[in-house]
Amino acid sequence: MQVGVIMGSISDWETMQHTCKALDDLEVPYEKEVISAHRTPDEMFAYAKSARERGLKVIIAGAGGAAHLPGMVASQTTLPVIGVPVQSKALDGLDSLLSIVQMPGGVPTATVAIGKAGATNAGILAAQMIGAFDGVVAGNLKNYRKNMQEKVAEMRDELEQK
Ligand SMILES: Nc1c(C(=O)O)ncn1[C@@H]1O[C@H](COP(=O)(O)O)[C@@H](O)[C@H]1O
Repeated sequence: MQVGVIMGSISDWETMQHTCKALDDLEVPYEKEVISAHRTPDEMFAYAKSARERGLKVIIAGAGGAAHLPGMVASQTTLPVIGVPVQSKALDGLDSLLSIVQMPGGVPTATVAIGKAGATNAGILAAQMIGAFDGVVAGNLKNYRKNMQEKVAEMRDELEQK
C-alpha cells in the first residue's frame, strides 16, 4: 500500500470516503483504519513509527474537533502527512482546521479545506506526491485533469441552453 488513510472515528467516514474515492479514481493503492491519538495513543504511535518500513509513502489523517491525530502522527514519522479537517457539529470544523494547520515550526502537516472538498483534495494531493516519482500515477493524474476540463466544457454547453 502506498497511502495510509486514517481517521479518528468511524463518524469521520462520511468525509474520508471522499479521500478513498479520489485514490480509487487515481488507482493509488491505500489502506484505511480508525486510529485516534486520544483514544488509542499506543496504536497511533505504532502505526506512525512503522509506516515507512511498511512501504507507505504518504499518510492522510482525518479528524474533527480537537484534531490532534494528523500532528501527532507527523511527530512520529518523516513521511508527509496530510490533515483533513472534519466538519464538527459545535464549531463547523473551524476547530478541526485550526488544530491541524497551526503546527509548531519543524513538524509540518499539509492541511486541506474542511469537509468533502478537502477530503477529495487530500487524495489528489497524495497522488501528486507519489506522481512526482511514479510515471503511472502521473499519467492517471493527467487523465483526471483532462476529465475535469471536459466536464467544464459540458457545463458551458449546458449554460448556453439556459
Ligand atoms: N480528533 C479526534 C481524535 C484525535 O485527534 O486523536 N480522535 C477522535 N477524534 C474526533 O472526535 C470526533 C468525534 O468522534 P465520535 O463521533 O467517535 O464521538 C471525530 O470527528 C474524531 O475525528
